[in-house]
Amino acid sequence: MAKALIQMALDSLDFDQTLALAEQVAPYVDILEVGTPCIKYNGLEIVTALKTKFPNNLILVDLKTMDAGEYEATPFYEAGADICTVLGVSDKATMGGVIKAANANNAEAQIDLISVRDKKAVATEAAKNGAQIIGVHTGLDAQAAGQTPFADLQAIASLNLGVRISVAGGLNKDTIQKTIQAGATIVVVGAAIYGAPSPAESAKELRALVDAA
Ligand SMILES: O=C([C@H](O)CO)[C@H](O)[C@H](O)COP(=O)(O)O
Repeated sequence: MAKALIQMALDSLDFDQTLALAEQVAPYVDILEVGTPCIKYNGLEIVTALKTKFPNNLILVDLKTMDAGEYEATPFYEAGADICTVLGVSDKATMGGVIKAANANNAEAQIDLISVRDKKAVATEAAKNGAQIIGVHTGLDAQAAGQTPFADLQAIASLNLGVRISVAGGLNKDTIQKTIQAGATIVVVGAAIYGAPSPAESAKELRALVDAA
């Protein structure tokens, strides 16, 4: 089985701080995620900057697209995004548009199941329509209300859809291995790295845990 990938969520609004944090963690993570607040604040320029400075990392742009999928995602793929996200609550045509844009740029589309009611149905349909990654995601607001992504992960993993499963939602050193063992092939970490006294040390520790899982 291929090793799981680690994705670091860069959720700062500040352009320079985002690049500085990426510099610290890039050696230990596979994917650098431009988080939704960050991409809304900084736009295409930060994608270009990250792609140029970190050619050995994949770049995920967490667009959380809700409409005009192909139109919205295309410039981000053209700027160097390897993966863009589109909301699973969006229209089938919107998800299809992002998948089309991904394929046109030799890249990938991730369907984010945040706030989707029937997660199994949406994930099944998305995989059938060519999405490469399904994102099981407990957002920051839902985390604050005490929710976790683990039950949803179990439900999606049980479908054996043959696509990669990304999991986000407050993962840390105590939960990352069990997340992989439950079926995640991409583990997303934000606060547990950027909120640590040393983000580089935290990322290094998580890398070791993921490699040993
Ligand atoms: O995607 C995220 C959130 O919805 C804000 O856009 C976070 O980046 C994601 O949840 C990972 O961060 P942590 O939950 O802090 O690990």
